[in-house]
Amino acid sequence: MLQGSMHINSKGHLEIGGCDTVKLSKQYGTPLYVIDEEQLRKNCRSFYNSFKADYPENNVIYASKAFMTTAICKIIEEEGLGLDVVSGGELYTALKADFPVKNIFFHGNNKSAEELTMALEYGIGRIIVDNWFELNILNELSGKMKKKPNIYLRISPGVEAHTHEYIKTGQIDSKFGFPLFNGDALDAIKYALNLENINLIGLHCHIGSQIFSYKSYNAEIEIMMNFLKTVKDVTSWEVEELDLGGGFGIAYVDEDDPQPIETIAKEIIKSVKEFSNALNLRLPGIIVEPGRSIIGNAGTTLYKVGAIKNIPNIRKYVSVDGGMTDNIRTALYGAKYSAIVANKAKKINFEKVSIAGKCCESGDMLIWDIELPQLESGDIIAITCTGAYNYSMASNYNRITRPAVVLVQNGNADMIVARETYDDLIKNDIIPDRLINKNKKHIIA
Ligand SMILES: Cc1ncc(COP(=O)(O)O)c(C=O)c1O
Ligand SMILES: N[C@@H](CCCC[NH3+])C(=O)O
Repeated sequence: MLQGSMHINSKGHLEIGGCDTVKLSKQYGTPLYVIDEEQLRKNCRSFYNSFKADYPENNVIYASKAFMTTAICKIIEEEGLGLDVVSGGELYTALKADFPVKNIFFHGNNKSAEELTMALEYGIGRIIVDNWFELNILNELSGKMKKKPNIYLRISPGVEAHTHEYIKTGQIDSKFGFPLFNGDALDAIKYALNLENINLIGLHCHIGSQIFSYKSYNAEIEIMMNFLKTVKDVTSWEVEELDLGGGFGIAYVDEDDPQPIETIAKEIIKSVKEFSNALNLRLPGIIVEPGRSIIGNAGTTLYKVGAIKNIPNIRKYVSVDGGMTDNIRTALYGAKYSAIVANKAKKINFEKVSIAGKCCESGDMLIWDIELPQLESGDIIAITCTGAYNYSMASNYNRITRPAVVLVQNGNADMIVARETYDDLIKNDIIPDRLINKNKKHIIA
């Protein structure tokens, strides 16, 4: 499945952003994450324009957990999006990239006092308070630091969405947010409105990820808007901002058929307006937090084929030089991916193979059962749609180094993350003195 700026050049090689991926693999080595800048910016603009049309405030917040580096923060800023962070590390990355602090939203179900202090110190835009514990320590810390942060409360609305389906009440059993069903959410709002050192301006909810249809969002909106009515009746308080979270799905394989963001946005905006009118509520600013749908289809991973094992009538395993360390989604969620043989992008001779990783783990698979042109050792496989939750979920299992990341556009490639080295792997290791034999020579200097 060709994505974004991909095309097949006269050599029959896959090109992304005007760069020959076979050349990229030689220049930067494999595995290699390739980010198509044009596609990334296009995705940002689709969201920006879809939601900007109706509301003046900065309201599309990129969920940086999907993929974050300092260079990506720069692009997100240039495209006018805000940034959602969920840890001190993500916040630090944003700050190091000089991301406008007012457009940073801080999520997470167990933010530490240190992380909250950091958020207060830099005056970030919104803190999304997840639970009673956080509400109390944030109020206390804000008082001590003489700050008054703008906050949302995260509500657990009782809707869980899986791609195009949703289940009401399915997510009551969740570690995130104040539950609606038992009155906790309403109690938390009453309590927060009386706290001196915080400024409650909105509510947040998030119903899942890889959602294909606006219908799931409509279920979320219906519940939240009815809740806003109850809140207004009981407290007279009305939200200024309603954050509906992220979760917008993308097509990893041909069968995936998500609705375009323009359609989903139109429906979301329409639905919030209709409920506001019908329930006589102030129209809230709508915030969304897309992650996967901003970066997912802008990413491709290049791998080199090594060992090939054919088990006649059973399966042909084609092993590549990466695996679950750079893409854990197949092993973790049974995720499905498409692939193109970068150096034989035009060839036919298709056969069914399974793409395996190099970790010492049978579940270390990237793609089960895919038809690809006949593969030989040395071929370059491009797995598409790896921009989201690949690099950000990468690990050093088996002490495998994390790949480099290059950003491509108009025939240029810029490295935005260097490949890890073996020295990176041991840089935090410490051998206690008592284990060092001073008379023994080092094998590696
Ligand atoms: C609170 C919150 N916001 C936004 C996102 C981004 O989700 P996605 O990448 O599916 O758009 C997530 C992840 O599911 C999330 O937990
Ligand atoms: N990490 C998940 C999605 C979780 C999103 C964060 N709440 C994925 O790879 O699909």
